[in-house]
Amino acid sequence: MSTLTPIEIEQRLLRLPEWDYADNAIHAEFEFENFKDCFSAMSRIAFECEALNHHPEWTNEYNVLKIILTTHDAGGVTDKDFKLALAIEHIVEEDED
Ligand SMILES: C[C@H](O)[C@H](O)[C@H]1CNC2=NC(N)=NC(=O)C2=N1
Repeated sequence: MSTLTPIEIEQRLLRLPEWDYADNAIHAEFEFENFKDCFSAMSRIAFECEALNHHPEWTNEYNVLKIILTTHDAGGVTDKDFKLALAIEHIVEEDED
């Protein structure tokens, strides 16, 4: 899978306002009510990662989850990263309801 150009990345990011592009990856930070809600979302995201065979670099500090997505095999951002970012958005949005 080939990497996307910065223009293509910025275009795709218009649909993902929580995410931004830096250091050859897309980044997002999500704040939850508490640790439990954050970890619960991480658990559901983990199953999505396995289904897509695409895994983030992520950190959790109490109720905050920071996610970095890039495609190691391609050496940059690809559609795989956006596919997972979209799935993450849906999971996080479910929590907000
Ligand atoms: C061998 C290869 O690294 C793996 O098949 C998959 C696993 N998950 C992955 N996740 C991410 N973010 N990038 C990859 O290139 C990637 N590759």
